[in-house]
Amino acid sequence: MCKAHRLNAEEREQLLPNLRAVGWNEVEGRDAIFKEFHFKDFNRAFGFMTRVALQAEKLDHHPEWFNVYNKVHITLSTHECTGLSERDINLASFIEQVAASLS
Ligand SMILES: C[C@H](O)[C@H](O)[C@H]1CNC2=NC(N)=NC(=O)C2=N1
Repeated sequence: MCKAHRLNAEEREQLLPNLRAVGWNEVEGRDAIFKEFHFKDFNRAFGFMTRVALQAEKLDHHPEWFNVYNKVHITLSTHECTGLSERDINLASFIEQVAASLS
């Protein structure tokens, strides 16, 4: 299987501002991005997680996440390259679309 490529400085400058603008932040001390989502209730939060889970399985790229009631915390990083790759950017974009459709 093709190894994920860790984003270089130029790619980061190009790709990260769009995600920062919608609330994704770089994690301190680790090459990863993080965002906290809030929904109306648990039903919406879990519906969101279900849609993201199905896509994660399809992409074979999985989030690290935490849920309590209507909150979902998500960290994205690529284990294979110990840092951010295009796979994280793609999954974050998908996550944004799902969240937008549920709020
Ligand atoms: C064996 C399997 O393909 C790998 O473990 C996949 C699964 N999901 C993954 N998810 C994430 N976030 N990073 C990976 O490197 C990764 N690798």
